Amino acid sequence: MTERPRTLLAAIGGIDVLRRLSNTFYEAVLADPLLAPVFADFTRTHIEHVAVWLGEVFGGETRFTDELGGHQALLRAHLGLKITEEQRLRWMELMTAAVEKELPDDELLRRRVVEYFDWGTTIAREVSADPEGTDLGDPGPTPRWGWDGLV
Ligand code: HEM
Repeated sequence: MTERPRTLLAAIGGIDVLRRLSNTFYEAVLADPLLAPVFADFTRTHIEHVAVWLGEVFGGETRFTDELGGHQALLRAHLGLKITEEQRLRWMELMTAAVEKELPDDELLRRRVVEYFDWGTTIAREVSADPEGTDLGDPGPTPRWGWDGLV
C-alpha cells in the first residue's frame, strides 16, 4: 500500500488546487437561482479567503487565523444569512461537483473533504439563524480536519 501524505492539504496538492476548487464552486453558486441571492455582496476576495480557510482546516499554515480574523471571523461572516436547509443542500451539491472536478481522483480524500463540508455547512446554517452582530464568545481555534475527520 502506498503511504498517504500526513495532511489532507498535501494529498489535495496544495493551496492552488483549493483556489481552483473555490473558483469553480463560486462560478456555479453565482449561476444558481437559489444561492445567487444569498451571495449578493460577493467579491472576488471571497474566493481567496475561502481557499485560505480551507488550507488551514486541511492541515496547512495558520494564515486565516493569523491574517483574516480566525475562527470567530469565519462564523461572524454567516450571521444573519438565515440559510435554509434547501440552500445548504444546494451548496453541498455544487461543492461536491467542484470537488469531483478539481481534486485528485482519490476516493478517500474526496470523501473526507465532502464530510468536512457537510459538517461545516451545518454549523454555518446554525450560526446564520442568529442576527448580525451577535456576540459569539470565543469559538476556540480554527478546526482541523484530517484522514479521520475532526482532529
Ligand atoms: C464548510 C462550509 C463553509 C465554509 C468553509 C465557508 C467559508 C466562508 C468564508 C471563508 C467566508 C468569508 C469570506 C470573505 O472573507 O470574503 C464566508 C462568507 C460567506 N458565506 Fe460561507 N462558508 C461555508 C458555508 C456557507 C453556506 C452553507 C452558505 C450559504 C448557503 C454560505 C454563505 C456565505 C456568504 C453569503 C458569505 C459572505 C458574507 C459577506 O458577503 O460578507 N457559506 N464563507
